[in-house]
Amino acid sequence: MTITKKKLVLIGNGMAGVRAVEHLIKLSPESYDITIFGAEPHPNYNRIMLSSVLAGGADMQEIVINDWDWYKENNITLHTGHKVTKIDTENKKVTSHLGIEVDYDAVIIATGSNPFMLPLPGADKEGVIAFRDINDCEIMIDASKKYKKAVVIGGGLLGLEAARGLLHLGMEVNVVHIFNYLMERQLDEAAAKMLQRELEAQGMQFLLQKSTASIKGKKRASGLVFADGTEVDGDLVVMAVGIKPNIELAKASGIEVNRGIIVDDFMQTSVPGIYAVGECAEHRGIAYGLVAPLYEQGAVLAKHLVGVETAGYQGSVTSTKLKVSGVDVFSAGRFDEAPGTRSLKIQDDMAGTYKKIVIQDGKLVGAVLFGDTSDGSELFATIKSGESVAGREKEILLGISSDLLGKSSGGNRLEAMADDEIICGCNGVSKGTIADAILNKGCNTVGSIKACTKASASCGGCKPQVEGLLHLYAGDSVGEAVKEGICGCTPLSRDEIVEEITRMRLMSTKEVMNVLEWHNPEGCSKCRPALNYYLGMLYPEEYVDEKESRITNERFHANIQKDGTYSVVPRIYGGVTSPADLKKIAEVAEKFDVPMVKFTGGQRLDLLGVKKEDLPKIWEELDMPSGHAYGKTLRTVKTCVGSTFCRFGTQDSISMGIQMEKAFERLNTPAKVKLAVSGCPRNCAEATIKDFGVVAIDGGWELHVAGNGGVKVRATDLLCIVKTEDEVMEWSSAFLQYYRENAQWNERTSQWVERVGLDSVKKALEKREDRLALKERIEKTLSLTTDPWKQIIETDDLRKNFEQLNGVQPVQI
Ligand SMILES: Cc1cc2nc3c(=O)[nH]c(=O)nc-3n(C[C@H](O)[C@H](O)[C@H](O)COP(=O)(O)OP(=O)(O)OC[C@H]3O[C@@H](n4cnc5c(N)ncnc54)[C@H](O)[C@@H]3O)c2cc1C
Ligand SMILES: NC(=O)c1ccc[n+]([C@@H]2O[C@H](COP(=O)([O-])OP(=O)(O)OC[C@H]3O[C@@H](n4cnc5c(N)ncnc54)[C@H](O)[C@@H]3O)[C@@H](O)[C@H]2O)c1
Ligand code: SF4
Ligand code: FES
Repeated sequence: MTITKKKLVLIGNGMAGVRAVEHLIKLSPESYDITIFGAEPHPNYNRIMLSSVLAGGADMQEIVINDWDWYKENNITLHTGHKVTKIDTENKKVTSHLGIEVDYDAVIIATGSNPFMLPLPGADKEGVIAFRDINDCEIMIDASKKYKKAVVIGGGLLGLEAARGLLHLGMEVNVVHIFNYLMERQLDEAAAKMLQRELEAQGMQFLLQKSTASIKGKKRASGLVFADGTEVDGDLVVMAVGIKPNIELAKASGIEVNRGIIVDDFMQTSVPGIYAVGECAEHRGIAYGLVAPLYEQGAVLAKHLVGVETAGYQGSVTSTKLKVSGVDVFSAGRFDEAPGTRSLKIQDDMAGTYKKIVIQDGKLVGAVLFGDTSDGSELFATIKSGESVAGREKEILLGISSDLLGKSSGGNRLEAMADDEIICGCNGVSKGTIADAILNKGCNTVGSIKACTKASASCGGCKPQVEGLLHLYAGDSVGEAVKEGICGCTPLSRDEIVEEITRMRLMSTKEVMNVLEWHNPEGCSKCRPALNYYLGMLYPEEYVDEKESRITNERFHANIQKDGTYSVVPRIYGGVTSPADLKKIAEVAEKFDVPMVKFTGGQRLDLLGVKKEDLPKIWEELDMPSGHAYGKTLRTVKTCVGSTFCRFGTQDSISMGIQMEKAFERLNTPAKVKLAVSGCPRNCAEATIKDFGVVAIDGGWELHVAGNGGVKVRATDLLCIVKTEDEVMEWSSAFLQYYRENAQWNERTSQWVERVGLDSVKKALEKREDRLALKERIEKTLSLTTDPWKQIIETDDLRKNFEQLNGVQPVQI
């Protein structure tokens, strides 16, 4: 007898909802046919980590929690970019704004929150944004490239994390706060003042007790005007003044709402079969704005939906940690000194630390830490346990951290903890899961535990406890464990891996992972492409490139744009084109309705907004080589006009550049590589911010290396001066091959040279015989490359494969 599965619809592809679905699948994978609608165009990602993306601590790829494959593997129908506009509770159907209609037996509403936007005159101007999603993050990164001054309204957790990110992006940042001290919802005045001093030392500026009256500027914001008549300038205004639960859909569907969607202990709304979790839900009068309680809600809901007994959700005590590097701030529970409470504090202005605990009825009910937050998770656990601390208050104030790490003779709380107690609130990881990773899965570093369980992957607040568990279960082998591998799947470094691959002649990524005992047998998005690169670099002739181990753009041979379309950049050697090629590009753009044709910074033409299915046809009609604008390869060789036309030119920069581009095109490199050639020291091709820059001087060429014009601008170092074009080719070949053979995957030349030192690179290249040997190796590799577009068009199987790939949703972020 076939059992018909019930239909579950999740509205909101965010952290809380998907987490509930993850639990549900683990408990009973066969119970429901699941459909998920997400208004954002991305798979489920870690919103928390947007602060780290902005501050340069993570990239967009790293913040994906469940990639597209996860949905497929779990037979989940996913509609991204679809906002649900209606729940027909009578006929049990939901409808998206793009007209998709799905029947349901149960619905989970997990629509999160909307940022609160102050209704100020001028709030609709360009440059006024919130900080909530990937799009906001991208707007900030873009703005930082064009504008200098930013103003953040709101000195809470979000505002300060946004401000730190903007500082990192090189902007001047003023934080406007309405209260007389920062983070008043999490800190007392003493801790807040210490925090302010620390942030000021990092370059942040504060305008406290300021009420914004309007946003000035014409079309774009140019600053704020305050109620007291004063003003501040800023071309970017970020509002971070709190959030409001997103209840519109529930309200319009006749579900009972207050501030949030009202739910009972099983996350059930007022309408049978409809549940709510996450920031949109209001439980016992509270709508939470942090992940830990939302994950607890998700676990309860999953159990309830599959009929596993649960006591229901009882509400949560929350803790927060500001994610600003160089500043340690922690707050938990009721930190204010309300009537009936007593507080104990220690403040050390020399050391810059502050600790306060709040006691009520003999129990710890709140804590604030500044400067040293290593006791945070232990204090939080004590608050949550509700245990009596009578008589131990001073001990807790003074010396709790040694107990935490299991180093003292006193009682070890970690040891006593139950296996199902949560250690990492951000990711809902229990003590038992971490213990299992250490004892049974060979994890012996915090990094490998992070990769295996996700514990400590977000705010990092639980790291001391994870370390404590490592000490507890891994004992003596932890000393060894301090060394971090290339990713959490292995404790081995890049050099050790390359050495072992060579020594044992390992020939595939699978073999490397097996023989070198990867913790995670499938590898991860960091190690798989890295191994693929190292193997290709070591065995250019024998190794067959593993397409599936490549990053998405490289698999599609085109850059994926934010709306899911692609960009096509044909190669234009040295930036020199012809009327015939220009006509061809124009005709193709017209024929395929390409919405935008744009000059790139690398002197070529970019066809933007190309549909996936048109890619092979466009490549075919263009009949030009791929510009490799998408890969970890040689990108462009930018040239100036040079001696052919320019009256200052001392050498023919164009032909030198074309010669280099023709020599190195299609070269796989650890990270993207950009070259430039200028015809005289005026350096119009900006060669001194390139990975390899050539600048003509009287009677020769200066060769510059390791420049970068991206987020972290770095001027090149002078490698040497040579006389002839042949010498330019010899040195550039040797430098690029030496970089290929020695850098870590995804390490730009600028980072690599900073790490290993210019002198070591110069030394490796100083002998001609070594340079010629490197040149021979790079030429061998280059002789084996083919143009990927041509290869796909001309090989039926590849074209077919490619067309099948078209059905696969790529990771867009
Ligand atoms: C920059 C930043 C840093 C943060 N840092 C921390 C931190 O360090 N620690 C912490 O605990 N919390 C942090 N938070 C808060 C945390 O991210 C949120 O509490 C959490 O993401 C809420 O999860 P959720 O699933 O309820 O909502 P969301 O993650 O917002 O997901 C809701 C999703 O539903 C979609 N949606 C809405 N309406 C519809 C509709 N009608 N149809 C389809 N889809 C819809 C939305 O587009 C969204 O993608 C941070 C938040 C931000 C913005
Ligand atoms: N590290 C973390 O845990 C973290 C980081 C970022 C965001 N979050 C969460 O995201 C949500 C949003 O964060 P948030 O900081 O926007 O919310 P919040 O409510 O915690 O703080 C908003 C701050 O803005 C101030 N404010 C209000 N009106 C103002 C005005 N007109 N001018 C100047 N200041 C004003 C308030 O005094 C308050 O301190 C919260 O739920 C927060 O917990 C958490
Ligand atoms: S770098 Fe020198 S040669 Fe090249 S365009 Fe500028 S001025 Fe002319
Ligand atoms: S508690 Fe935030 S990462 Fe673990």
